[in-house]
Amino acid sequence: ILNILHYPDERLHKIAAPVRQFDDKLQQLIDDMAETMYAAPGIGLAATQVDAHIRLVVIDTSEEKNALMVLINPEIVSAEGETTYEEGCLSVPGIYEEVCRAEKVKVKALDRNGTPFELETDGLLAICIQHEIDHLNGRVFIEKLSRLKLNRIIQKLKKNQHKTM
Ligand SMILES: O=C(O)C[C@@H](Cc1ccccc1)[C@H](O)SCc1ccccc1
Ligand SMILES: [Zn+2]
Repeated sequence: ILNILHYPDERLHKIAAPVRQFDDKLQQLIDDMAETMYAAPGIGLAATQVDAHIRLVVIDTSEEKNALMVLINPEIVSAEGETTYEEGCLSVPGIYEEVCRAEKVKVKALDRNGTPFELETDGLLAICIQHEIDHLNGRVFIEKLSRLKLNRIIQKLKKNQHKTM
């Protein structure tokens, strides 16, 4: 199980670098991230959140938790529509806020063997993919909110810091 960085940790703002080497180290990180995500529990996890600044995301929105998706160097090639969802984030425990995102996305990525694939989706999976790619670009969902809301959240997080979340 890997340690998940908690906001406001400056490392959450680092921009992740493209993956170039498909070696055993990468495979181990993918397995460790999947284990960490399932244990959280969560439906997505970006490498940035475990202080590994490479463009790698794991996602599993299945009910049975047996459909792990690995997206390496993911790119949104097209997006359409608008949808809002009350999002949470494993790096911002206990905070849930309405966020507006594209409803449908077409994503290009490499799988864990480096094979390119394309995915067109909507619903929770589309929201999760956008949320995770934001992490790779150093963006945390609460920073999309107004300054007033963000400041209130930071105060709340500071108060909760002593409590084991
Ligand atoms: O921090 C993360 O990236 C994990 C996020 C992924 C996510 C956030 C908002 C909407 C969709 C996905 C979540 O904390 S995983 C927890 C969760 C579980 C079910 C539905 C929404 C969030
Ligand atoms: Zn998150």
